[in-house]
Amino acid sequence: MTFSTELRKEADSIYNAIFDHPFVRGLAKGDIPKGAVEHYVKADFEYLNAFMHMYGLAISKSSDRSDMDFYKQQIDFVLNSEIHPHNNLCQYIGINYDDLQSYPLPPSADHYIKHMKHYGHEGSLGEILAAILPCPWTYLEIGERLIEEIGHDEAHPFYEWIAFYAEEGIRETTDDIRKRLDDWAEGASQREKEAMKEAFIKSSQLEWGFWEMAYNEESWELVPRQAVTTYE
Ligand SMILES: Cc1ncc(CN)c(N)n1
Repeated sequence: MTFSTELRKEADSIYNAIFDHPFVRGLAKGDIPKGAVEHYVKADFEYLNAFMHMYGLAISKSSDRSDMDFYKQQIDFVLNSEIHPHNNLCQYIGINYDDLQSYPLPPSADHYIKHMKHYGHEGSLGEILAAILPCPWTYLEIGERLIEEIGHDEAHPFYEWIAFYAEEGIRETTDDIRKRLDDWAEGASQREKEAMKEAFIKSSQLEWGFWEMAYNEESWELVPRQAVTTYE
């Protein structure tokens, strides 16, 4: 079994929790509270900026030009293509995409990007690959499942979003990052493999946390504690 297959198996319960998450189920049903969608787009715009920084950090740790070219192409993809699913969500809520940019990240999303950047600055290229892989992999699997569920129904309000992530290009990117991770793991020590596994599992969990953050419209505002029941 390849290292990435082993990691995916280990994270299976987290992936299943993502597929069952009410935001993801809402994408399938074509019905999500609009505030949650707005919250998602605001945070995801910033998340994808951080994700491009991760590719930049991967370039800084690469010595092979074809590797540098791969990460450069991924930046280009996020900049110029991954705006389409955001535009689909903006159409659904009737808000201009430009009005949802440059907002501070809510706590869970902030934690996710800082978790990735920790590996970006302190980790090896293998740890960077492990930390970024759940991003394309979870969305690919969501896309593939949802397109099966809704079929090629272009009238579905989230058809563009779903079709985008179910596309062959997303599988190619995921497989490419998996291959790079598997190659790296072959020469890695047990200790480094443990660090890669931790990076992957935590990123998978933080993917779930991102959906939860959006659905609950999580913010930094302090919520007063509920009155505590006292017993005599
Ligand atoms: C949080 C998150 N994770 C993954 C993806 C898919 N690139 C995304 N847009 N946002």
